Amino acid sequence: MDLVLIEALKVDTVIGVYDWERTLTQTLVLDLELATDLRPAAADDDIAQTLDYAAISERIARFGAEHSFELVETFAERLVDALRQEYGIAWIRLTLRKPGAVPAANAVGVRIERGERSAT
Ligand SMILES: Nc1nc2c(c(=O)[nH]1)N=C([C@H](O)[C@@H](O)CO)CN2
Repeated sequence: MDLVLIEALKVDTVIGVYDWERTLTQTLVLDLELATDLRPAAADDDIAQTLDYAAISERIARFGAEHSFELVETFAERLVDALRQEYGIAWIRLTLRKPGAVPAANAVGVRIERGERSAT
């Protein structure tokens, strides 16, 4: 299975369950693995035949600006839903970290995988 990678993408958003968190923007850090067949794009050297990691990174930044969830779970699930629908991605693994949320930890967060992994 081929993958397009986006690592340590910083996304600003309003997120959190506590009252003080509803009044400010925090930065989440995302790692994404996006399954796609890279061979057609490589054969034709054509960005239109692959997942454009720059365009997807911009879409994720817009998603963060447009939403204000309480839970990181909700952010992760809704984002992956949107990306799968808009880009027709068969399988995604998203790791989302919320640095600073637990001072004793480097980061806390969630990891989800959605869709079917192809054998190739
Ligand atoms: N499983 C989760 N636990 C917690 C979350 C969350 O989104 N998912 N959020 C919080 C608070 O918002 C915290 O991040 C503030 O520091 C607590 N636990």
